Amino acid sequence: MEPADRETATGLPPGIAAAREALTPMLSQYADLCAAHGDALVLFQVGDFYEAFCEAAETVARVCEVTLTERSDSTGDYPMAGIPIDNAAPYLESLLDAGYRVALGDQVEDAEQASGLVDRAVTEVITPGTVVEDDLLESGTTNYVAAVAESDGVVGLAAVDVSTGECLVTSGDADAVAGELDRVAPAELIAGPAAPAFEPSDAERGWETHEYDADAFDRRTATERLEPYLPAPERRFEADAELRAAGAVLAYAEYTQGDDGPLSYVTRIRRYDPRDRLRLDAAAQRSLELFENRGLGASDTLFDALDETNCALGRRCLERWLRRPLVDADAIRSRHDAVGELADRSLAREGVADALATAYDLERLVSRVSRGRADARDLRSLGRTLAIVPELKATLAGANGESETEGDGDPEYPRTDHLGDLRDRLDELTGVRELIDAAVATDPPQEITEGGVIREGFDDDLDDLRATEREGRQWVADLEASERERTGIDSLSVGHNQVHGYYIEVTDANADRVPDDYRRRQTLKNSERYVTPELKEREEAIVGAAERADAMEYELFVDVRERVASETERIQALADALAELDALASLATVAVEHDYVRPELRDSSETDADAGIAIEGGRHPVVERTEASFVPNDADLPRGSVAVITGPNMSGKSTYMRSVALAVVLAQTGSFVPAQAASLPVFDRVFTRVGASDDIAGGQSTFMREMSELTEILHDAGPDSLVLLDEVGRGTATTDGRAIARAAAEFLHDELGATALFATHYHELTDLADERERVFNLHFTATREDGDVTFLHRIVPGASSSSYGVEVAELAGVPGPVVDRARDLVAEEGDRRGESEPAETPADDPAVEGASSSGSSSREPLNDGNEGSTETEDGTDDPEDASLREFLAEEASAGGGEGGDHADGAAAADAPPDLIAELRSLDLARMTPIEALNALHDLQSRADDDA
Ligand SMILES: Nc1ncnc2c1ncn2[C@@H]1O[C@H](COP(=O)(O)OP(=O)(O)OP(=O)(O)O)[C@@H](O)[C@H]1O
Repeated sequence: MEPADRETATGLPPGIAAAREALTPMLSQYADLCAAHGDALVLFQVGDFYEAFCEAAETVARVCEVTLTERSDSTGDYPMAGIPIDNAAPYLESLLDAGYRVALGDQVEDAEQASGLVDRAVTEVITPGTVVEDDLLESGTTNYVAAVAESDGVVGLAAVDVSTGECLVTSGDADAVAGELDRVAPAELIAGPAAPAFEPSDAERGWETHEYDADAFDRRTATERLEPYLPAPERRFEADAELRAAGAVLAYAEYTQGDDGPLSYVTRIRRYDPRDRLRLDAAAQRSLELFENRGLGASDTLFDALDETNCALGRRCLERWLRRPLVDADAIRSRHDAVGELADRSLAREGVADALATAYDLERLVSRVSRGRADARDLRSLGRTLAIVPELKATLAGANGESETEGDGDPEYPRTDHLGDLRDRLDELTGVRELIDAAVATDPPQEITEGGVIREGFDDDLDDLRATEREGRQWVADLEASERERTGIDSLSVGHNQVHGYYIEVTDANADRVPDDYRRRQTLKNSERYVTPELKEREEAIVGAAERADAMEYELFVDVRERVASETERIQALADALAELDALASLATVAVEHDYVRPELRDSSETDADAGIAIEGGRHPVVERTEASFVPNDADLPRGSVAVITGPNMSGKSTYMRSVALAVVLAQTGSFVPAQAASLPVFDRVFTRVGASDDIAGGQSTFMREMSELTEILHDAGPDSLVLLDEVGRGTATTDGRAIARAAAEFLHDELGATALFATHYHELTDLADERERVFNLHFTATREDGDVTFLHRIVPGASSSSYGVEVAELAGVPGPVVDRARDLVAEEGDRRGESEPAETPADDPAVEGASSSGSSSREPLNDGNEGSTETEDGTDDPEDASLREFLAEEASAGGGEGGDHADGAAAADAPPDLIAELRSLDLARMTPIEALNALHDLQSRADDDA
């Protein structure tokens, strides 16, 4: 959108400003609302439409694709465009998408009752972060507006979801808050005067930022703003910056809800410390594909894999949990207990799922009730949701056939404290449910002003009025028969129309038989319409009763709504409990359906070598669902160890590393993990750095970005961190990249003591295992059968060959002379570096007995290869291992290390010098197999041509 466009469409349109003195009262009212909402495009209610005028109208017409018309009055002609109020959502969405904030200038008094100009006021400013309309919100998602403020060197962050009333407050240094912002992922950010600028920019991270009234961030103003929400606010926050951010975000939220005072449904202002949760910043969320899949076109994420929730409440809760996994071991175990119980009790799990599938979004409903926006259908939905609570409690207590009672009759279920507490928190809110049941009609209309919303029997006066109305209508219905009888006119009929009300119609042929008390009301072509004094009287009684009943219903409804609103906090607490139950049931369902195991949790206080990661048969929760034969792998990583992982492209390095990190994230979320067995420490942070080219899908493929992420890791990682480094240094020249990768690995090991997985194509890094106590090598390899290359996807101990690229090229069918020459070149390169030890070839890959392949029982840290035996010695009968052994043996005889006997060496030596020079210049470490293959193919064709 052009900035100029934004300026003329928001606030007071210039065309209106120019005519301001002469405007009619109505346009003058429009101008006032525009002037008071300088940052928004004002939509002005005129009857059934929201209208905009002049430049604002042009924008509305263009963005919403509606016709631009004109309003002409005695003061001039004004361009005008309108959208129907009944179906405003898609148009409002277009305006929001185009970057506008929209202020709704509604008629706030009944047009029929108004004497003169109808009063209008802005009842809501719709912004990306403060939308409350269901039509504009995705179901089951959170939608936050956040504010950041800085004070005394501390950055405060507050975020509120105006549709549910949830409010979060925290603080930290700029980096910590930037990380938190990534987790909160607000739709909109408002910044105070001293707020820090974040890198990367907010626009890149996907939210809109704008500066907001500096006064709202002032300490005193913020304190006053917060007082209705929580007593003594200045004592409730850890930092001044938190108070300022919280005050400002609520000021903004109130402003967008029509500036009508405190938002009574914001009852849960939760202060938290980022350190109380597993920290996952944007890079980690992205590369672990928790909520977004970076693969083009793919949509599978960890969240998708875990989401078996049955209602919007549970979905939001699961998302919150996954964005902020726990770090408290007892809290994590408690969730595992509950998931375990639900996983064991299939009847209870299914019962819970069935009941929750009928639950409405209680959080959004109650906030609408409390804002006075809920209609009768909303209250019915609320009532229906409350009705499932007794059923859920019974289900948890094992009522559907699984219940057994012990000696004194105490129910055996739930077995775990966690589910027991949850069941106790399921507040039946009987009073509210009975009130809604008794008061609100079963199938009410959407409008609440036109009757039909209050149930018969709820209010005697209303019932009397409705009875009067009914009797009157019945009398009219009977009138036709009685009048026919009285007059003897068989064709006499009784009817009703909007203009004349009830009438008796008699054809002209019978005009002479019309009784004296008939008064003529309307003459038609072949008939006359009459009324009688009694009919008139009855009509007035009917209309009067109906109008009074409608008005009374409205009043009764508003009163019921307010009574429900007075229980907002209890309903929100119930919503929380339902949400948690749904999220737990979802985790249990996934655990059962996908064969996850409960992880054993090691306390962070344990510092012995055992307190590391020990996973048996671990799988990647997303890849295993798409890969027909996923190969499980073990992971044994003592705390503070660095695993250097080598292997060809596409062999499974990234998938393996992510599986390990995802197991940690899942476990700390409260989920079981995809493995045969898992024992895990509690981490406080997970860092990831993936290779530059892997980030292209995210549009962030600069070496600079790679280095700044690495910087963050090397600054912040510690003994309780899990670090994933995938091909660090690949974004620059080989020598520099290799140096950076090695230095980073050394620093992680020596200085930081972090547990790290380090995938690399820089084979030299495997030497670190000789030099560092807690560095060890793992690798992936491939096998071939009848010339077909197969990646085993199985991790094995030791380092892989630096010549794997060439091996893969050979296995892929590149002709012998070229492959052998390439192998020579690699060996020469090794000579030059003085590193062409036999250990570099696959044949010398080490293994430790009972190595880390699936099903292994060994939990020893894996040694570096130099003193290890080969895989041929591991003594297993695993056929895959056997084929691996064959492959390795074959490679050994073909590639043989320094001075190896190359059958086709002569042919390669005969190659023209320019081809050799070109071959030499290939940067194998930075090439993909396809690139290598193409280059080799090219060289080969030219060699053939030369021959
Ligand atoms: N354990 C496994 N079982 C079955 N298939 C797997 C396994 N691990 C990975 N794969 C498959 O292999 C493909 C490549 O895996 P991955 O991206 O992890 O390889 P990589 O070694 O990291 O490759 P590169 O070095 O090119 O980044 C995956 O897309 C997946 O389909």
